[in-house]
Amino acid sequence: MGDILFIVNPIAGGGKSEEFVPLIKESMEQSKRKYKIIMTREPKEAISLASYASMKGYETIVAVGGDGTINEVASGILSSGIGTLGIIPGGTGNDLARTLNIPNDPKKAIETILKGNKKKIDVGFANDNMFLNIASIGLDSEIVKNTEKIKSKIRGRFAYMLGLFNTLFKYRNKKIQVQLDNIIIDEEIMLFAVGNGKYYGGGMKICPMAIIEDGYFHVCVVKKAPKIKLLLFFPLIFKGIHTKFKKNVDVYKSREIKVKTNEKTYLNIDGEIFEVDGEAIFTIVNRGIDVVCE
Ligand SMILES: Nc1ncnc2c1ncn2[C@@H]1O[C@H](COP(=O)(O)OP(=O)(O)OP(=O)(O)O)[C@@H](O)[C@H]1O
Repeated sequence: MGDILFIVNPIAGGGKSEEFVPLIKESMEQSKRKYKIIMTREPKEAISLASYASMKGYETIVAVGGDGTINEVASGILSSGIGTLGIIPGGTGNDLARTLNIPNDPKKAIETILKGNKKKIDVGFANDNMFLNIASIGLDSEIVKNTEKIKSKIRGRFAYMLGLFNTLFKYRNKKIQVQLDNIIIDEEIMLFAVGNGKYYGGGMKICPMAIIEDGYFHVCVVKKAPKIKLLLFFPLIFKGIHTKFKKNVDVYKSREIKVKTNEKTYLNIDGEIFEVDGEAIFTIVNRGIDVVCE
């Protein structure tokens, strides 16, 4: 059995991940497996740490954090081409772990790592940026972008509420042209989500039909609608039943996706915001990375 490296993001989940360190040490000492724990010191460091570790021969590299940390560790593993991704959910949202049924309880998540059952999952790319969970354009990415700005002035949950209502009030629908494998969409949209995983935003089941190893993106398009209707609609997304409202929501599956917009817009990739000027291209690598799962 190979060595395990735990990469801990001490700020993920508001410090939750760091609190798991004593438990990880205790469980690993009992297991007699060889391991090491490293804390990240800055954003993106997990990429180089994971890449170095996989070249050094660590069999499993565990992201202890949220979806951002998982994305970085997976990028590092993919850049060197060897190694298995492990996950101990320690972030705020933990949405990829939810899709993969990885236990939220850290003790159980460590047991899962030690059992070592592996599964290959798909890897998505949006304009060359890797993602394992969801990429999206529209209302949600603008909420994330605006909340980032607000968070620099106001702390806590109030910042998120302010970000949500402020954006919803100002938001203008986006005109986009989308080319899927066998259909073209030309539409004013509220939201366009490309799912490898099912959930984002801390449990919103935006792409309920997504299967993380099927080689397809599952797309959810929320079409232009009155804002009051969207507010009523919002709770349905947590259950994934918004897709039943065919008048407002369309779903598709596709291996490749090209999105054109007439204006500069934001792309949300596993919770991180990028600017898109004109075009976003989404491609998928079927079963491109090994992950330790239940
Ligand atoms: N030592 C560090 N100091 C500051 N930021 C860090 C550090 N290490 C990693 N980061 C950054 O922290 C960000 C947030 O991490 P992550 O997404 O894992 O947690 P989260 O936002 O609490 O969880 P989730 O995405 O599941 O809601 C990432 O963008 C990552 O680059």
